[in-house]
Amino acid sequence: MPTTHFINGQWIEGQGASIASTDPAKNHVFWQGNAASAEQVNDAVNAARTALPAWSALTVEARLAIIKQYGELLAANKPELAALIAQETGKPLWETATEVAAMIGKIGISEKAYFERTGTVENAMPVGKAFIRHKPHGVVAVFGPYNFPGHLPNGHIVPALIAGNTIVFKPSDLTPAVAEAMVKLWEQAGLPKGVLNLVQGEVETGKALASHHQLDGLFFTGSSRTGKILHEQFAGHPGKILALEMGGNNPLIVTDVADTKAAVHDIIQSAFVTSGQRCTCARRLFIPANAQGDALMAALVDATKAIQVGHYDAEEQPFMGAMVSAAAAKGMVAAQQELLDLGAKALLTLTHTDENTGFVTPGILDVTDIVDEMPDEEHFGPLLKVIRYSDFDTAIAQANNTRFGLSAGLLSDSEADYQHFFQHIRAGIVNWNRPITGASSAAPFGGIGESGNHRASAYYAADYCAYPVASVELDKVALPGTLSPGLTL
Ligand SMILES: NC(=O)c1ccc[n+]([C@@H]2O[C@H](COP(=O)([O-])OP(=O)(O)OC[C@H]3O[C@@H](n4cnc5c(N)ncnc54)[C@H](O)[C@@H]3O)[C@@H](O)[C@H]2O)c1
Ligand SMILES: O=CCC[C@H](NC(=O)CCC(=O)O)C(=O)O
Repeated sequence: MPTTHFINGQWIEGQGASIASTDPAKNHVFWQGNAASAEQVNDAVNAARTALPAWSALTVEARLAIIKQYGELLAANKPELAALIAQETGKPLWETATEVAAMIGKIGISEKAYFERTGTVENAMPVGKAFIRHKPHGVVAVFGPYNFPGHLPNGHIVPALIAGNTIVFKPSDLTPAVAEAMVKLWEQAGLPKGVLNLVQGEVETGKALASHHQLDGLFFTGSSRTGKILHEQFAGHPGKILALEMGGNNPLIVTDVADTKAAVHDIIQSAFVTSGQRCTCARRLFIPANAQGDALMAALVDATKAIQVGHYDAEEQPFMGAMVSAAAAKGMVAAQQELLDLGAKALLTLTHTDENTGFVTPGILDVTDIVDEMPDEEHFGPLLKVIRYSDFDTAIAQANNTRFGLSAGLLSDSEADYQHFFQHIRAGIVNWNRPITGASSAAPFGGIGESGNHRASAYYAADYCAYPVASVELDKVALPGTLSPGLTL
């Protein structure tokens, strides 16, 4: 039986249900194992607890030495890791190479963020000195999604380790092989036993970990549905830190643009990159109901029809690979049908081209007539909903008519339009004349509403990985110059 869990520095077999990973482009199982049982999850949390005092007592420089070694190993193994991410997610190799590059880049960025946001500050006082220092929370769980199985968990793990926390990592059950490869690199980098533990499995494993009473925190990237369950589970535990990065129903508004081709580029890059499986992808596109809007729509449909969809390892690389699974592709077809039944008009039909794989072609629906009845759901795939509008403020109001608030964008040659948009739009990422995907790790990353809980990740992940301690200090006990009234000593 394969040893797929890493607990207290040992690779061990799972004692739970059998699990597998399927290549969604080639439809074959290439990784198998058994889920971690609740008892094994408990062992992983205990291992992280035991490892905590020594790991957190190291100097940050000593922790960084190991973390940088992991960065070196990522760089040395970049082609292999990019190939594995492609095989497990269906994403083309050109894209998975950028994912590994982002993982490497995360280390320097997290180091800078640690010192800048959670470093030590010293201030002179009339008596003694005042200090602001930071301490790690303790044992934290990291939950990852499938769409960036390396980069997004890495974005919690790296800053959490720099700050001195120990970790139990539960990856998406759709991407166990990438998680295993990542943890093997951490092991090779010399991370002490118990500092990073890996438990694989489906929802039952996730539940056993999230409900473990010995956790000091949980850093989650995934769907809003799961994030809400975790939020309810953490209710009544104010001392535990919960960072939630969730989905979006992201709007992109176009006003007046001269360069139609550039606008089409930014729309496609926003809506269809990663086969629409990015939390920041544009889901709703607002286009003026005028002749310029008609021309833009025609160009968009033509360019979308021409998007190359293909195998992740094809010599001539496609723009879109397969979706993560045949089930995810079927889900997109069902979501499209639901909208068509409500009265949406298909401008380009999303098609599941092979029911045994995750391959779909991108789709565009005109939902102008059903804009008020549309479900406020994140359709996590390459399906763009277009709303034709006649008034900018109405478009902004409709764009804000969502329970989410992750990313939003404006394509417009008018700076005044952008200032108005920025003032009124509600989202954690607001872009102008740039795609709304491709957020920088050097900036805070997170959303409002049901997209997150105001604990932005990326550059601000440092903030949720450590708590501040305020101290006033004097090196000897000494009487103050003036005693409080009524005191005689
Ligand atoms: N905001 C962001 O930074 C961001 C980034 C990437 C993906 N996402 C979102 O993630 C979603 C896609 O990823 P996904 O489908 O893997 O998410 P998901 O919510 O299905 O799974 C995320 C993790 O939670 C675990 N899990 C699921 N149910 C659980 C439960 N009841 N208790 C405990 N753990 C549980 C899963 O096994 C997995 O490890 C999309 O909604 C996307 O928008 C958000
Ligand atoms: O799918 C969700 C992530 C999308 C991605 N965002 C980031 O990579 C944020 C930066 C970071 O976490 O370092 C995107 O915007 O494309």
